[in-house]
Amino acid sequence: MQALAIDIDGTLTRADGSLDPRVIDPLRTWPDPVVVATGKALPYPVGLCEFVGIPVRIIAENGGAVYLADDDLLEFTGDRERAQRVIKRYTDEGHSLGWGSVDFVNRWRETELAVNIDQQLEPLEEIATDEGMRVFDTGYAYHVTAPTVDKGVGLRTVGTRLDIDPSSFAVIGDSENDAAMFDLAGVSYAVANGDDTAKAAADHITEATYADGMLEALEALRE
Ligand SMILES: O=C(O)COP(=O)(O)O
Ligand SMILES: [Mg+2]
Repeated sequence: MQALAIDIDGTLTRADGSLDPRVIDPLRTWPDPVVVATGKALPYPVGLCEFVGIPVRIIAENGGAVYLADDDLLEFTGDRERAQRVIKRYTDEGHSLGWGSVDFVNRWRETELAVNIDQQLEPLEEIATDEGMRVFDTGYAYHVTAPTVDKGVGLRTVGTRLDIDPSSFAVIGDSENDAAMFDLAGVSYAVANGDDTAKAAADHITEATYADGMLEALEALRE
């Protein structure tokens, strides 16, 4: 079998965003390294790995943060200042990040910023482009991210440190922020609930959605 790089939201979860407990044992028993690759801020996937009971191997913030606990690697890239400039212009125009007064989505973010998908995307994209940044729509948030950063860049960093070529990874995900990993992977699966970009970039599209799709992909990888 192969090393895994696996997305969280939309892939390890149910449709309501909660973790599907059926993914826990398969991740714990997977015989090759498992890397959790997410747009979320670093503390979330660290907690996930610890509570699931797998080694803490993480690509977070869409590749802006890479953390391999056993290999003493914690690396940040991206451009937080430029992301902040985008958000300041966006809020100066009267828009909001959309997380309310306590913003735990961005509180521990080091390299980018995320806006609630219930906020206006078009003005955010216009400002981001003008500032030389890009916006990932993950279906869960709009991420203002440096164009030099994506989960594929993160996978290269992880692969170098673990001495596993990215083309030796199997990758499973659901959204446009996973496509750069799909392009590098040996084999890639978009779950059936995935967006058009993910489905176009993936080698395979599962029949099942969300965690059922992830479990289906793992079954196919075991064959
Ligand atoms: O945080 C998000 O917006 C999505 O996170 P994901 O990359 O784990 O799907
Ligand atoms: Mg996702």
